[in-house]
Amino acid sequence: MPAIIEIESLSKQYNSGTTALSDVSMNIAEGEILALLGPNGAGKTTLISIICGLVVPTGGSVRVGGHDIGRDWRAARRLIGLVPQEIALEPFETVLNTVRFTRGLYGEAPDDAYLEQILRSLSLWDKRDAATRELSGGMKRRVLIAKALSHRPKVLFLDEPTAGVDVALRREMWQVVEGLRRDGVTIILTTHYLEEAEAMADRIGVIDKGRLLLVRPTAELMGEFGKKELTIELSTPLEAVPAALAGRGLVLAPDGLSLRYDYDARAERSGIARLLGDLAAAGIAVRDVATRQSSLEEVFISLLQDARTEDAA
Ligand SMILES: Nc1ncnc2c1ncn2[C@@H]1O[C@H](COP(=O)(O)OP(=O)(O)OP(=O)(O)O)[C@@H](O)[C@H]1O
Repeated sequence: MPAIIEIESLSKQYNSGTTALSDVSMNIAEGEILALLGPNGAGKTTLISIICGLVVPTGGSVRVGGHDIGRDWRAARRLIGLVPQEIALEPFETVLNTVRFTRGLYGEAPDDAYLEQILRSLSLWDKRDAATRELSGGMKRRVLIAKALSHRPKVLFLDEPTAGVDVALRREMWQVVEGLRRDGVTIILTTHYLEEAEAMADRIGVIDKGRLLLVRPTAELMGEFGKKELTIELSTPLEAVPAALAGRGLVLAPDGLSLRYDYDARAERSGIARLLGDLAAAGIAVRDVATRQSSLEEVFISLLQDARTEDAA
């Protein structure tokens, strides 16, 4: 797939002196869904804002569909739709008029057939004559998406599409994104949630303190960080891991009272049932078991450590 967005050595230092981005480079392929993951203040919104022409970079370049966002911003901007974090809608205007108005702002000729298609695909057609203030939070977010799609952009930016929404709405948003993917829209979304990035994205980019730590296919990244840890508490302490269980990757705690077993949470078979069976067969009594999955915090810490090690090398 050809790259629809090309980012080269992008930097941004705000007048306050804050370096929000430093030397970010990456390509985004047409039709791809990319999630930008990072803690508060990492630089995600700054990156999106630069690509959308809302913030001027202090260094580097961005091309959208081959158009430089500095020299040729009008052509670049036409290819982009942006769904902002904050919901800001004209409360007394109807859904259809709101979307019509946005299309007009882009200088596009009226095309109600296309707007009907968008509103239907976002399950908003039945609400087309409702004032936006009468809509639920989830519907309002979908109106923002309809507005962003009104001029047929090739690339859609979703800035924290599920910030502050409940679990049901979050899943609804995931389905909307899946529908847009089927229509071939390239999507770049920002999120704080590893789970959300995993559910929607083909690739995940991790940003921290303005630096792009990595961009990797989601399945690959989750395979590496989706590890789970099983702790098996024993009734009586062991001197060593029994020979019958050697080679299974079990680690005995220094006090001999628990065994740790790391496994891949995504694998079809975790091997836990067999392991517990083998422990019983070896005459080892188990008092309790507990599992935990690596959290986003740990993923970041481990990525940061890797990045620092590379810097030092
Ligand atoms: N207009 C601005 N002027 C000065 N500093 C800014 C401005 N906008 C953002 N920053 C700073 O730049 C850094 C990156 O902010 P940015 O909003 O891009 O992060 P983010 O990853 O989107 O964070 P969040 O997840 O909280 O939305 C932060 O330190 C922020 O305080």
